[in-house]
Amino acid sequence: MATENKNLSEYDKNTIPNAKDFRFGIVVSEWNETITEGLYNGAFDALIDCDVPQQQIIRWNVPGSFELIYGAKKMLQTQNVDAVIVIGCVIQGQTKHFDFVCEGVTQGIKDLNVQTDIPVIFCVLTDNNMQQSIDRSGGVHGNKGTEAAIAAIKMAYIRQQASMSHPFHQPLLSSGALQIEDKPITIEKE
Ligand SMILES: Nc1c(NC[C@H](O)[C@H](O)[C@H](O)CO)[nH]c(=O)[nH]c1=O
Ligand SMILES: CC(=O)[C@@H](O)COP(=O)(O)O
Repeated sequence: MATENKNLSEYDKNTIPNAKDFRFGIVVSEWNETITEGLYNGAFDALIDCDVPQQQIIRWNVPGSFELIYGAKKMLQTQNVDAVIVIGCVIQGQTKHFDFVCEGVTQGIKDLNVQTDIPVIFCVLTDNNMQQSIDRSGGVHGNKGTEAAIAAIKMAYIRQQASMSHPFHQPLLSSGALQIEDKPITIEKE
């Protein structure tokens, strides 16, 4: 399903886990700042709407999307967060640089998800032109920042539940001292 057939800002709060105790890091690229600020606002507003206290949202800025990798790595290494959202906007120029930046950021963020225990959510627009970016950062197609915030909450919840199911916690679970929410984890299919 292409974005044009789905509004990125739509979400059902009934399907979203309780996020009030989660802490989120958001790393924002300064390239195409008007777009990335729109994406950040979408993400921030969605987290607040899902009862995340403002003081549990940490924002860092980096120069460009390629620096999102290092920024996210240092964020999750040094800050007590349950998920990190990286926000960028890469727009095709006259050269192949677009391809290398997009591929580099994609692989770098993928590597962080594989190599670390903290989910890193990919909120990087890779567009052919500015209009496509405008349309996806609060325009006609909604806001990819909103989508990223909801993904961050869901992945933080999966991490929390998975860690509670770890054998380390079995004595607490069997004794009843630790409860795992019986709310099913819903994996939305496209
Ligand atoms: N052209 C875009 C860039 N380019 C800059 C790189 O991301 C990076 O900052 C530079 O190569 C130094 O390492 N970045 C974007 O986020 N968006 C672009 O459209
Ligand atoms: C994605 C980029 O780095 C690109 O926008 C830079 O523009 P150009 O390819 O014209 O140098």
